[in-house]
Amino acid sequence: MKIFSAKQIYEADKATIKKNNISSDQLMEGAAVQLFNWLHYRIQGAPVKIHLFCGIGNNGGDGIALARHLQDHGYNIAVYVVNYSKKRSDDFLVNLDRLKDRKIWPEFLEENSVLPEIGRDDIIVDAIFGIGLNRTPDAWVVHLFEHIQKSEAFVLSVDIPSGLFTDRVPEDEKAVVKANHTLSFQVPKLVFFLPETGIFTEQWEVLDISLDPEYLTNTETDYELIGKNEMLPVYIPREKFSHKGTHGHGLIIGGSYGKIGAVHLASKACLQSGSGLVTAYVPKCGYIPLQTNFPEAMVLTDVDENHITKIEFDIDPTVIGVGVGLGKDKATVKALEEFLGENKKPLVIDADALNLLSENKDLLEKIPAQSVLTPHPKELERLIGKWKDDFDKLDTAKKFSKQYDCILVIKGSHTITVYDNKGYVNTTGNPGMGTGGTGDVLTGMITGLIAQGYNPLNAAVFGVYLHGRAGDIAVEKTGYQALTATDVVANIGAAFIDLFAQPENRPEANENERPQE
Ligand SMILES: NC(=O)C1=CN([C@@H]2O[C@H](COP(=O)(O)OP(=O)(O)OC[C@H]3O[C@@H](n4cnc5c(N)ncnc54)[C@H](O)[C@@H]3O)[C@@H](O)[C@H]2O)[C@@H](O)CC1
Ligand SMILES: [K+]
Repeated sequence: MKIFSAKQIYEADKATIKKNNISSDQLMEGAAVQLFNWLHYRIQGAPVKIHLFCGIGNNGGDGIALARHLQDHGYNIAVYVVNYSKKRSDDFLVNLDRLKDRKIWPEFLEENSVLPEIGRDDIIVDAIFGIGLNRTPDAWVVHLFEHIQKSEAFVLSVDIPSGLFTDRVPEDEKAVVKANHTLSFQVPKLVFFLPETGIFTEQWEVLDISLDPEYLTNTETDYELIGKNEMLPVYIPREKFSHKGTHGHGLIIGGSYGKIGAVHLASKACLQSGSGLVTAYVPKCGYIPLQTNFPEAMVLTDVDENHITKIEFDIDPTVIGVGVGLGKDKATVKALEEFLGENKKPLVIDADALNLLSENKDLLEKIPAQSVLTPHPKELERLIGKWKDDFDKLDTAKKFSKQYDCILVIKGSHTITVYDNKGYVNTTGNPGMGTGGTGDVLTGMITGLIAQGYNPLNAAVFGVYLHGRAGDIAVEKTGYQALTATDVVANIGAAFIDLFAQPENRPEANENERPQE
């Protein structure tokens, strides 16, 4: 699913209005009907009090139009206009009149207004600011946000939590409404997925408001949300007459005394992701554990017992995953430096190998084009330098990726893979995966995918998706606390199978119908 910028969403609105020959008011009405259906389906006419806080722009217009539908269906509502500006939008005014026609008089909130009482079992609809926010809200509006927060009532934000910008991080956390649920029109917003801005909504959902499909299809976006639908076309089916020789050979280089497990996890993940063969290149101390516990792997050893000191092999791998469990021994760093300076094979680079690149940027010029780098936040900082905020991080990462022609996998709650000016935002994975070894598994999986013929970008994006999905399937049995990297490896197969599973029959499938009169 594409992630559009605010500018593009406004363009999509315009394109829809023009093409369907409708008014902007009709578009707003369609959006309000979707909002109503969503709420009505869930609360089913219950007499719960619904407080609608509406701004004076189109986000407020959505809230006012929703209030009318709620009133028509007998809901217990209170409507407030948050009067933060004199510049009311036309569609807001049209809807305000329609409300007044029904004899509903909203309460106008100004700087010194007494704020309404809100019970903790009430529902709040936050339609104060939408994507049109262009500066931090005034202090009294922020005070209202805090009042909403203190009530502990359920907060449903329309389109975006009010106070959240679409393209920068808010200066003050208090100047943003914290939503329990956000109903985003047509498309998700990038801010839902970044650590500094994703915290303002617990859940988000897209409401289809029938924006022009042609505009949505033909417009390129800087970011894409990656789920099953995006990954199915990437999947390469197995051919009947293929064999281990055609599925590639992944080589995993890594390990040091006490960290052989990292290589075990990565090479097993490489094989389970579909590589025809896997070889592990480890110090001598890794030989027996690997051969004993992982018979499918071939093992090559360094001359040294405990560390890698020279990277030399006489096999011809398709791709090399390097760095897991490597350590920082001087001899290892030197061996790695020599290896990276000479190697021509496609690379997946992780952990200590990334740190070496950070300290020795010349080597970055030497790695093959489209090498995949998989840093966690600290490793990323060492690699690309400090960033001001999440948006700056993405911009800096894009520049870095361009400068060195490499694919950057920025690991996090929503891992974002960056390449060629574009970001691919992952949707799978869970907090149980924040445990030792899951990063090694990811390195192995991406290596395994490249081995069997995925191009490095597809391998990175697909690998991240499958890795998270394997973790999601595993956590259903283990729970968050007990999940281990081994469980993730064990469920890679299930993650592949899940790609082709039919979606469950959810009753919500009908939720987008028009309201019953
Ligand atoms: N245009 C359309 O056809 C549709 C728009 N929709 C809604 O329209 C919203 C965007 O509406 P708007 O562009 O009117 O903008 P908003 O409703 O987000 O903001 C209202 C206006 O307030 C002003 N403003 C911004 N920051 C301010 C601040 N800190 N203090 C005081 N005033 C400030 C701006 O001039 C802005 O236009 C979307 O988020 C969505 O909810 C939906 O109705 C779907 C259709
Ligand atoms: K809002």
